[in-house]
Amino acid sequence: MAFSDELWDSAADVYTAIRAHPFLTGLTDGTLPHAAFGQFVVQDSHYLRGYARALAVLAARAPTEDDTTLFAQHAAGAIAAEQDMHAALSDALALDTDAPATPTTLAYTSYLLATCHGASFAEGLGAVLPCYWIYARVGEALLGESSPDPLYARWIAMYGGDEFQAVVDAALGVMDRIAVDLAPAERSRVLEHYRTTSRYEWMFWDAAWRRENWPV
Ligand SMILES: Cc1ncc(CO)c(N)n1
Ligand SMILES: Cc1ncsc1CCO
Repeated sequence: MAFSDELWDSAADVYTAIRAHPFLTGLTDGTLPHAAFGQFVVQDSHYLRGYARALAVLAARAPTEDDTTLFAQHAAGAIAAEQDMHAALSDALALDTDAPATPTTLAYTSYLLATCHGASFAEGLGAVLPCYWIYARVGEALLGESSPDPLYARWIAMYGGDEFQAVVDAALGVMDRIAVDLAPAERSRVLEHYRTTSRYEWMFWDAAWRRENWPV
């Protein structure tokens, strides 16, 4: 069994919870309030900037030239995704673009950056993988259902397409290649980071759904 299969299975319960979340069922049936989606878009701009930095750190720490190129390209891709999302959705949604990162966004990006800077390359990769992989799987699943709301259909198309699937496969390929050399203790830490950020993926949708804000 490839290590990536083990990773997927280790957080399959989290993925199931994500698919059942009212934010996602609301995207496909069109009942998600635009205010919740708008908050998600603003928070995702903050998120993608942090995520891009985390990928750039991984690029700097990567074991091979090809891996450095790959993660540097993905870092640039995350910035481009943030700008494309803004261009596609900002006119139609009254976005509060001055809103700061909420507690969940800050916690998730801080965790990614701390792990990519402070732990091993493999552990950092374990932490960033759910972002790629859960969005690709969610995008693929939602593409089949689409949405009666054209804004939501547009968002679904960004992540459900073959282009994003190829990006995800490239990152998983790096993980499977380096996993064969990992000692058991490091493998366990990779699995732990992967499960933690999978949980943050659920929390990220839930935070927009709850219209999370700083309590004081
Ligand atoms: C929170 C989050 N996770 C993953 C992705 C995929 O890029 C995203 N845009 N936002
Ligand atoms: C948007 C995004 N999410 C994970 S990687 C990436 C950039 C792909 O080029």
